[in-house]
Order: sequence, then structure tokens, then C-alpha cells
Amino acid sequence: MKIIDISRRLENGMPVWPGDTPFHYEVSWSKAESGSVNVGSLSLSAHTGTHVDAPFHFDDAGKRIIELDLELYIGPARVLDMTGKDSIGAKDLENVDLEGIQRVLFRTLSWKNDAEFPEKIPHLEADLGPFLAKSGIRLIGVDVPSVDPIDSKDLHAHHSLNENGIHILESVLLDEVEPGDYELIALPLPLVEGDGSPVRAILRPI
Ligand SMILES: N[C@@H](CC(=O)c1ccccc1NC=O)C(=O)O
Ligand SMILES: [Zn+2]
Ligand SMILES: [Zn+2]
Repeated sequence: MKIIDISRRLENGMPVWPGDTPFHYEVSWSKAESGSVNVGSLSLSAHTGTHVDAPFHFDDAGKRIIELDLELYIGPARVLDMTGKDSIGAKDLENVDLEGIQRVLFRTLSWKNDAEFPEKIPHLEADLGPFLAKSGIRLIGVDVPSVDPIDSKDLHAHHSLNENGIHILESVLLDEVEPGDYELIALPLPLVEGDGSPVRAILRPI
């Protein structure tokens, strides 16, 4: 069956959140040195590339990655067209059928140059968390690095989604994905203390 990879590639020099740990991979123990194998080592932020947030990211008392329910990250998801919007609120979903849907991915296509970190991104409005929770949504994915404005310090949307039981998947790549229904798989690593985790996110048409 067809797999659509919606994960951003992890490579040295890739753009990261301003001031955050750069992504770095190197072969730290080469085949020539070890006599048998190349062994790589990684240095990266928990919010590198396509990733999920744990509530601990913005709430000291919040759940860590290991505590998240994996069922959230596997199952039917609806990709919604949100192109051309500066922000996304309940008004943008009024005429969208979310019956029986637990996962939504917003396709804004606003991150145009993937070699650079975006300066301005569409953010989620205060009324979205309560609205989505009422519709039965448990996971929201965005094709930008945050659900809040990049310069936000209060992280209002993160908190509002969390208070409404909605989990967050960020920086998915939806450029080649038509709006519609898919099966999503985007599993976090078993990071015991993690505030976030990179994922390999894929969609399969259903
Ligand atoms: N909220 C963003 C990340 C974020 O805010 C951030 C990531 C790394 C270093 C600093 C950050 N925010 C600083 O205010 C995210 O969830 O990925
Ligand atoms: Zn994050
Ligand atoms: Zn976030």
C-alpha cells in the first residue's frame, strides 16, 4: 500500500528553532577505527523536525513523552485545507464535517522555503481548543514548527489545546498531500523524560 512520508528530513545544517540545539549527526566510531562497523552519534533538540510535544514542554507538571497514549498517534486523520490564513480559529472549521474524526492535520503550506526557519507562521486562536474538543478531536497536526506565533512566550494555543485534551504534532510536511482522509502513524520515541520527540510521520490513503 502507498505510504506518503510527511516527515522533514533530519540532516546537518537543517533549520532549527532560533537559539535551539543544532541537529548534528556524525560517524563517531568509523569502520576503519572499530574494525567492523560505522557507529553514528546524534545531537539534537527534542523539537527537531517533525515532532510531537509532551505537555511537560510548557507545563512543569505535565506529562512526559513516555506517558503519552500511543493510540493518539496511530489511526484515521483528516487533512484540512487551511491555505492563505494568518490564523486558524473555530470560524475556519464551522463548515467542516468532523463527525467521527479524532485527528486533524492543517495544511497551511505557509512554510515556503524549507532551508530556512520561518519567521512568521499561522497560529491557532483561543477558541480552537474548546471547539475541537467538543467535536471529539484528540490530536492536531500542523505543517509549521509551532501552534503559537514564533515569538510567543505565553504559548496560549499550546496551553489551550492541552487543557482541552488535544495533543500536538508539529512540522509535518503536507506539500504533496491532498486534503482528505488518511491513516496517520507518527510514533514518538520512548523518551522517559522527554518534553518532545521527533517522529517518523506517514500517511496512507484510506
Ligand atoms: N513551542 C515550540 C518550541 C519552542 O517554543 C522552543 C524550542 C526551542 C527553544 C526555545 C523555544 N521557545 C522559546 O521561547 C515547539 O513546540 O516546538
Ligand atoms: Zn514542539
Ligand atoms: Zn509546540
